Amino acid sequence: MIEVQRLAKSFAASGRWWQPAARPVRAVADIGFTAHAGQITGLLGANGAGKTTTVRILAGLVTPDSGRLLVDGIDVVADPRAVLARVGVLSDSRGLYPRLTARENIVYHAHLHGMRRDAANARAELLADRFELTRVLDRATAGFSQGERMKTALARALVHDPPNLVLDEPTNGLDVLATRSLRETLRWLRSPDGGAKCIVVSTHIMQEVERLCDQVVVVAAGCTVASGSVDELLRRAGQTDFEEAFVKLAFPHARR
Ligand SMILES: Nc1ncnc2c1ncn2[C@@H]1O[C@H](COP(=O)(O)OP(=O)(O)OP(=O)(O)O)[C@@H](O)[C@H]1O
Repeated sequence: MIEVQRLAKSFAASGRWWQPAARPVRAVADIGFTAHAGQITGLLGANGAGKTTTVRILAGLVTPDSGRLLVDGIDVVADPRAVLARVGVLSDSRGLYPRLTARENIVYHAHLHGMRRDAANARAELLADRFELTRVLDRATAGFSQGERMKTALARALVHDPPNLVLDEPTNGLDVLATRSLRETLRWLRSPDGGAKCIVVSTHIMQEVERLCDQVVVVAAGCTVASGSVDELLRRAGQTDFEEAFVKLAFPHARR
């Protein structure tokens, strides 16, 4: 379970050296939600809403200015290593080492989590089999397609079998078949057979949320503005179309 309470983060805005210092950028102002095990929670927001910053905080890559983040009851500030052991992260950039093979990328990550070589190799092969990666497991990732890159990054994120999984814009650059295959994989990971994982997905794609998410957290200008199931959000916005509901909830003053 991931609990986020009143999270805030600003960045120093850097301009040209001769210009007066600009005001800091408030990427996240007040984000809060609870994501449960065995559920897929969507962080839905427009460009610049603060999704990636929130995911980077969940991944331990960015320290929040204020607020609390608990993973399975453990505070990320009090025990960041224990939290990282319980979270797998798939970033938007994927972040694979191009000269390493898919196997080496996965096994290297396993070592960072303290896994022994034989256990890491066995896990890499199991995940490669599950994600249909076996054919390319021993190829350098440099020439990989977007789909192969995403699957390798997902296998790497899952190598230590974390109970929580955080994915930033996972379908970016994927074609329709790769997107469907990723959806299937996430549904399996949510199921008891796949470990009933707590999955958080950041996205700006409405159909993805409608098809996949049990719970949606609508984010606008760095704040949580609404949360609930797709049906609850439709009811709350008084709409039958989810895109209309999103615009109404995220931008209540926008002209439609
Ligand atoms: N390192 C940084 N330095 C300065 N500003 C930043 C930094 N990271 C994010 N921001 C700013 O914070 C705001 C939120 O950015 P963020 O990437 O979290 O949004 P997002 O919802 O993921 O957007 P997108 O869907 O376009 O990726 C933006 O205005 C962005 O310019």
